[in-house]
Amino acid sequence: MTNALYILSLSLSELTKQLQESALSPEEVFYTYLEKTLDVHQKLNCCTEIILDSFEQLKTIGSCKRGILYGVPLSLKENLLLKNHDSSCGVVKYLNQPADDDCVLVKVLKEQGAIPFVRTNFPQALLNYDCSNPIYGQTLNPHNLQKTAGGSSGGEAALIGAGGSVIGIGTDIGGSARIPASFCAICGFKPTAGRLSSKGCKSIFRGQKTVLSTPGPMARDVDSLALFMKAEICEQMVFLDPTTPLLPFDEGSRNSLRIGYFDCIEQTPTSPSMTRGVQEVKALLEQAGHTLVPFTPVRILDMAELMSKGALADGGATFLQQLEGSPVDPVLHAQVAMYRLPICLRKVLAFILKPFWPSGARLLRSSDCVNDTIAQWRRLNLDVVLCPIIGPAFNFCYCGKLMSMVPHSMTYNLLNFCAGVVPVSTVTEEDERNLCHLDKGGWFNRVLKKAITGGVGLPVAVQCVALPWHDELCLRFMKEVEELVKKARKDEGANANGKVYLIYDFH
Ligand SMILES: CCCCCCCC/C=C\CCCCCCCC(=O)NCC(=O)O
Repeated sequence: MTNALYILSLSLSELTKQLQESALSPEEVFYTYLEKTLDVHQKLNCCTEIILDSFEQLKTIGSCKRGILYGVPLSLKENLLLKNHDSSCGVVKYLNQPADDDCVLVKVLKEQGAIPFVRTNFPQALLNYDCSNPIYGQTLNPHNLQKTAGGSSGGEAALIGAGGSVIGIGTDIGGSARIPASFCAICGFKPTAGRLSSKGCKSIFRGQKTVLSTPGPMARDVDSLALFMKAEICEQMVFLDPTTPLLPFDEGSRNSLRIGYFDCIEQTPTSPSMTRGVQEVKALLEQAGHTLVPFTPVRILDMAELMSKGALADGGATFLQQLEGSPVDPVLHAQVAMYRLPICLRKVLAFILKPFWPSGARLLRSSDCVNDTIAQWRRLNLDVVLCPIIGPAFNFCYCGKLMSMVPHSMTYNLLNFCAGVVPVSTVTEEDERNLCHLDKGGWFNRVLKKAITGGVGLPVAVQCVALPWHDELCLRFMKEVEELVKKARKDEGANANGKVYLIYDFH
C-alpha cells in the first residue's frame, strides 16, 4: 500500500494518534487529502473552493500540537463563515461580501489543531435536500453519478463518502446533515441545537425560532463524530459564544438500552429500503440483548404543519426575496412555484386538497408536541428511538417535489431532539421490486417511486434519536448500531450461504 493510500485508509482516531505521535507529518496528511479532494471534486463537483489560507496555517501548525485534532485537514460547508471569504449560499446578492471573522466552530477547531482546507457545496438558499445552485452547479452522488448527493450538506457528504475528507461540518435545520449522509453512506449527526455554537453559521432565515438549525459533524464513522464533538465542546467555545452551555462532553459507556422503534410514519412517503433497514437493525439490536419496543410517533401531522408554518411563517416571502436577482436553480422550481402562488389561491387549493391530503391542508392547532413526545418516551421508559431516514439517493430535482418526506428528519429539529444517521445496508433487487407498492399510495408515493427507481446497490441508512441534551447517548447508540452491523457483515461473509446484502463496506 502506498503512503497516500495508507493515510486515506485511516479513521480520524487513527489519524490523530499517528499525527500526535509524529508517525505522520501534518504536511504529508494535508497534501494527500488535498490531492484526493481535487480528484474527487473533478468527478462529483462537491467543492466550492480550496481554502488557500490553509497553506499558511500548515506552516505554523506545530504550535497546536496539543490540540485534539492536531494536523487534521477538515472540510466545511460554504455557509460557515470564514474570514475574508464569501458565504454565498448560492444566492447572487451574497457574492462579494467577505466575512469579517471566522465562525466560532472554525476558531475552536483551529485552536485544536485542525486545518480547514476546503469548502463544500449545497442547494441554492439551503432550504432543500438536493445539492445544486446556479453558482457552483450540481453535486453528484459518489455511488451513482445519475443520483444527487442529497443536501443541503451534500458537498460534504459526497466528498467524505468518496474519501476526500476525513471529517467535515454540515448544518441541519430539516435533515441537511442526515439526509445527504444517508444518500452517500456516511454518518451524520444533528446535535441538540445550542450544544454547538451556531455563531457564524449563515442561514437564509435569520431570527426564525420555531425550527432550530444547528451545525453538525459528518464523517465515515461514529467515533469521528464523537471526537469532533469532544474537540468543539470546550471552554473556548463557551467563551466565544456564551449562549452555548457549560456542559462537558461525557464519553460514558454503553449499557443495554430500551429502544423505541418505528419503520414508517403516517401520511409520509417511505421507501421499501427505509423500512427494511429499520427492521434489520431492530433484529440485530434484539439479538445483542437490547429491548425493542414499538413506538408510534405522536402528533406527526401537527408537527409537519408547525415545521411548514415555522420555517415558512411568511408563506415563503423571505425565501423568494433572497432569490431576487439570482437565476433560480432547477432543484428549487417545485418549491418556488408553490411559494409564488397567491395566498388566496393556496387557501382554495388547501380546501380542495383537504380530503386527500389532510396534513397539507389543516389549520394550525395549538399543541405541545415536545412534551407530548417526551411523555410518550417516559410512558414506554425509552432511552432512544430507532427510525427511518430518507433514502435511497434520489434522481436529480425530485427533493423539491418531495418536501412531504421531511418529517422523517425535520421532526427532530422541531422537537430539538438529537439525531444521527448510520449506513447499514444497500438497496436490494427485492426493494426495487417492492417499489410497485408505492403505486397505490397517492401522488407523493408515485413521485417517490420515480425519484428512487434504479437504486439497487445504493446505501441504506437508519436514524438514531435521543432526548434533548443527550447527545452522547445518541452517539453511543449510533456506535452500537454501527458495530452490530459491522459484526453481522463479518459473520455473513463467513457464512456465504446467508444473505449477504444486509451489510456492506463502502469505504
Ligand atoms: C405532510 C406534509 C408536511 C410537509 C412539511 C414540510 C415542511 C417544509 C418546510 C420547509 C422546507 C424545509 C426543507 C428542509 C430541507 C433541509 C434543509 C436544511 O436542513 N438546511 C440546512 C440549513 O439551512 O442550514
